[in-house]
Amino acid sequence: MSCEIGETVEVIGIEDGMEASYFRAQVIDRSPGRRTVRYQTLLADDGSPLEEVISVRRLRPSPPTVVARFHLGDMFTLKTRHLEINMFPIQKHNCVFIKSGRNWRKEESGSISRDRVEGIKLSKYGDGMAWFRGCLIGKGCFGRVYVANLKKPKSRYSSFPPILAVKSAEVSVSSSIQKEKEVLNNLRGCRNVIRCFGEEITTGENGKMVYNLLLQYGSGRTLADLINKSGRNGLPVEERRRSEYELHCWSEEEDVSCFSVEESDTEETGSSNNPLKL
Ligand SMILES: Nc1ncnc2c1ncn2[C@@H]1O[C@H](COP(=O)(O)OP(=O)(O)OP(=O)(O)O)[C@@H](O)[C@H]1O
Repeated sequence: MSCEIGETVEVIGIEDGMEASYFRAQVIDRSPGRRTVRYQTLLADDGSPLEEVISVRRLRPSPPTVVARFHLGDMFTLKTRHLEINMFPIQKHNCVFIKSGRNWRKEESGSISRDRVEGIKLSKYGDGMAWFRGCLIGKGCFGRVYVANLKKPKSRYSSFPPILAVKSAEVSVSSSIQKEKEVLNNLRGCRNVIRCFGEEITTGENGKMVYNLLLQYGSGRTLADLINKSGRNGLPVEERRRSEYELHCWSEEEDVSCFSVEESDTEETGSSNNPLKL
């Protein structure tokens, strides 16, 4: 592809958490094998559109303008090289949330998330100063957990990773997750415990104040998920030892008998260095 100056292209992200995400940009300069691009949706630290010099290998042509008109409730399938997703627009909005593996990313497009209910809940608790609230990933007894993407994922001054998990509850019922923050702060530095990046108050759609706990996104899934997935034999031995160790970090008294499977030479599956959400 030639990528002439003035052409609109899409640039694939390569940083952690941005892989396989494409960002629309305009070519503003060219040199052999490289192009200077100005992004349409990524901002530099001073708020101006981010400009970057990149290899032409990270570029692809911008998709043609969609001529079909989608109406609220219409189902359509979005296909890319790596995934295929059923989506339907739920409101007139210029963002779309695309699920890639377990992560969601937000893109300009004219429609929104595959799941109506999750999509509607997006706005309920509001966005943070530095992050957009994404889709609901889980509910506990004390709050709802959302994936969140940074507004300026390329900022060198950000103290957050590009993707966060944000646990939220209205301030009036947030004492438990505020307590959780204290516990996580005390455990700061433990390699296998989800990191807490702080707290933030946002304003919900009805003006209610919402307390948010900013957490490391646990791509390792929950222990319950791993146990269910491992079937009759329970967790593989190595995974079990790791989990027992992590649980004992929380409480020496904790009953970890659910992991007491017979030692076996079952091949290790699903083991990862990703932190587990306990
Ligand atoms: N940091 C995280 N990263 C990824 N997913 C998370 C994270 N925290 C929570 N989740 C998801 O959200 C769900 C709800 O989490 P939450 O911590 O609110 O409750 P819980 O631990 O499941 O139960 P409880 O309310 O009893 O503590 C989890 O089951 C998990 O699927």
